[in-house]
Amino acid sequence: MNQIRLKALAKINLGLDVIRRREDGYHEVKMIMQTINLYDQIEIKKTREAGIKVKTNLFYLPCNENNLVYKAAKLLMDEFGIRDGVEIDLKKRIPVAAGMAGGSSDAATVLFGINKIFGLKLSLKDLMERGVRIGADVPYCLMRGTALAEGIGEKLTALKPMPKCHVLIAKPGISVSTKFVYENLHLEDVKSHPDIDRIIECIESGDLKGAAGSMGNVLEEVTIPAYPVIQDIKDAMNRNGALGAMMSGSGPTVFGLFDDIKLAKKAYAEIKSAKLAKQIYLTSIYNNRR
Ligand SMILES: C[C@](O)(CO)[C@H](O)COP(=O)(O)OP(=O)(O)OC[C@H]1O[C@@H](n2ccc(N)nc2=O)[C@H](O)[C@@H]1O
Ligand SMILES: Nc1ncnc2c1ncn2[C@@H]1O[C@H](COP(=O)(O)OP(=O)(O)OP(=O)(O)O)[C@@H](O)[C@H]1O
Repeated sequence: MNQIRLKALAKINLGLDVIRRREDGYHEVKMIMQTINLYDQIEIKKTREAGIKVKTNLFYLPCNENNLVYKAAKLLMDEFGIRDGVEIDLKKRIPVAAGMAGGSSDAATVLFGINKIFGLKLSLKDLMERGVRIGADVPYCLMRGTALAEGIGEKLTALKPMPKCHVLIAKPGISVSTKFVYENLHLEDVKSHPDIDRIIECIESGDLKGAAGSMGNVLEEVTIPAYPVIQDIKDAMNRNGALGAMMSGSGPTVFGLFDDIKLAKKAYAEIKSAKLAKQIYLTSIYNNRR
């Protein structure tokens, strides 16, 4: 096999709780992860010439070792002493620095693709163990579907698939650094923690309304005061009949879950005409595992 084309899918967090800060600055979390049908397209080609070349449609993304696709390719190519080179073409659609694991999913996809085209025969578990060195969300992006994530996000338990629904994604025209948000989280001041076990119960019993109504994300307490437009977008979704609307990850993207496509389209139109978001997508839940 000389080349491969793959989709790198985005995630949302249906619940995100932070349990404690660790000595190394990372945080222990308890989150419900969900893959959605919004993706970057990645093409990987083997080349005779050694080295890793990265091309992307977004001029402001790095094409050197600072791109997570480069890091992922290098990690496996160094370990296995691969002498050929690769060309990676990355077409981004997932909003960047948005809380949707765009970079992590790209890295996961490249680990998966390099393993395939060079016949390295690594298992998904092997890839996950390597992936966490690139980012806490990478192991989950390898797994996909509905999952409970603990530890720093790498301890994964597969859950029953989240019931299907429409997912409205709206990212305001600001970028938020994940590091900034975790650093500014003061756990002692957190007003309310989401009930992650309750969300799991609802998902396991196929109760979409219950799951959507129980969603919560402690990181909102850092990101929303810094960027109040996030609350404006949540309000617009809720006014238009969302079963639940919440910030994904460290933000600033907001997603809303809808069982009625007409209401989702109405929310879309209102957010667009009020110019609350720079990127808006109407998409759906994705439940296939790798
Ligand atoms: C916010 C989430 O996206 C929710 O899924 C993740 O927790 C973040 O995952 P990620 O972006 O893959 O995280 P990394 O790239 O490993 O780390 C970025 C920064 O976030 C902070 N970080 C990340 C994960 C975690 N469990 N605790 C942390 O404190 C660290 O300061 C780190 O410097
Ligand atoms: N392939 C990539 N795609 C997007 N960003 C990348 C990539 N490689 C490196 N980066 C850098 O990483 C930063 C954050 O990227 P990303 O889009 O993954 O954040 P995120 O959506 O907040 O991720 P998470 O939900 O995991 O916190 C960007 O500012 C960008 O410069």
